[in-house]
Amino acid sequence: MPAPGPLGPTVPAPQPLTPPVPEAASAPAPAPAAEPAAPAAGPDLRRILGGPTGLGTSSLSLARALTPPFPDRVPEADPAPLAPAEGHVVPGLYHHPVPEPDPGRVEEVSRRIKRWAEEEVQLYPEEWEGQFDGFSVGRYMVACHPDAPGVDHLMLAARLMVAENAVDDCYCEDHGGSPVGLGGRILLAHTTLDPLHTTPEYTPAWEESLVSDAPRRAYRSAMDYFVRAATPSQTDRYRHDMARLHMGYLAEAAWAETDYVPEVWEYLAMRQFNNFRPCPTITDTVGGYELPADLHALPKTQRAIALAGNAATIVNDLYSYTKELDSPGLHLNLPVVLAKREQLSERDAYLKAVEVHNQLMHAFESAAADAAADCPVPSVLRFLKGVATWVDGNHDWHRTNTYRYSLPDFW
Ligand SMILES: CC(C)=CCC/C(C)=C(\C)COP(=O)(O)OP(=O)(O)O
Ligand SMILES: [Mg+2]
Repeated sequence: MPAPGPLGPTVPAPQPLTPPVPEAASAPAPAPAAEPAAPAAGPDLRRILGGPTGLGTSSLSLARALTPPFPDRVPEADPAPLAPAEGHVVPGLYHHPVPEPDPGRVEEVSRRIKRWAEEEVQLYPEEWEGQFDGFSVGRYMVACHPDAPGVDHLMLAARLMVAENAVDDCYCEDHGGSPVGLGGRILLAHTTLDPLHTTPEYTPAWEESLVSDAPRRAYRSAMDYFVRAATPSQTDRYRHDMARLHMGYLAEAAWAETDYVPEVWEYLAMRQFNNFRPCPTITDTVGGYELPADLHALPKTQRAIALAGNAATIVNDLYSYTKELDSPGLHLNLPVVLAKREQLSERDAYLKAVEVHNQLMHAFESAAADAAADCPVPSVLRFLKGVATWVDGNHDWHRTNTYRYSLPDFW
């Protein structure tokens, strides 16, 4: 039962990060799940399908280059394998398949995140339950964080992921969102993460606002849990990444209000902020260790993080392309911007977006290898490996989430 707290009745009691589910003895890492064959690629795709070429490019796969000083996999709660998930890889997309996520963990995270959403933050009306289930956040987080010590750690990531999507859907997009007035709404929601420090006269009104809508209840609660598990510098890192994200939402909204179609580089700049970055950068908190702030701040670490976030976010543009074509108005994504700004057919623009993604992935892998070589301390190596694993898990979630995404008919 959540304990009443200083900010209202839904503040959960402090939770020690000890898993409530028993975890069985260590099991060997399963082989990556077989991916259903993608549709055959036409001649236009040969260059993309070729992958990285040239002297030394075989070492660019960070997934293979970094052998971490810790196990890749954690013990399984239930050895029964899940049926391999469905979904096609975008033809020509440079990616790394991931092992099938631990089914025991997926089930437990799915159960607990639904209870949190419904009972602790009253996230959605009954009619949105199917969409919540279809989002498959349990599978997503378990695939992205295989080194989490237990389910409590996975829940830190799962709550934030759900809250981030609730704010995006309800403030910005198709669940009541709008670009009009977004700046004010987002700033006030941001105070759930970065609290207002003000005079006693004005504090109660702010406190009431924190529970006044579902996105704010979700942000506030998810952040409460996170703050209790993270160090102050990890918390500050997360706040900074969320401020970046919110700035990206505002640029996207400003362009939507004036029907401005950005140049391709401008779009890529906006998407570097309206980006998955806050998810991979908590990999150390979810893994139960800390990348020290001064090592996180190193320019080479920062470059690797930015490229990882950008590659992961363009993956979203590719897999959500048909969903976004069907949404009202012009929804910007990389293929749409390329088509408009470079006068390409829809198909050629999509194929070029695949190529941009692949270049970002290769740039990430070489930036991460560079950062690792420059500062080969265990926390840096583990963090970079965690970011790379998150990128791979994110791709796998997009590929397998056929409830949410489908590929265009270009091949
Ligand atoms: C989880 C997180 C930090 C999300 C913030 C931004 C976001 C929702 C994305 C990067 C995903 O992009 P998009 O808004 O296009 O999502 P869908 O295509 O609707 O799944
Ligand atoms: Mg999208």
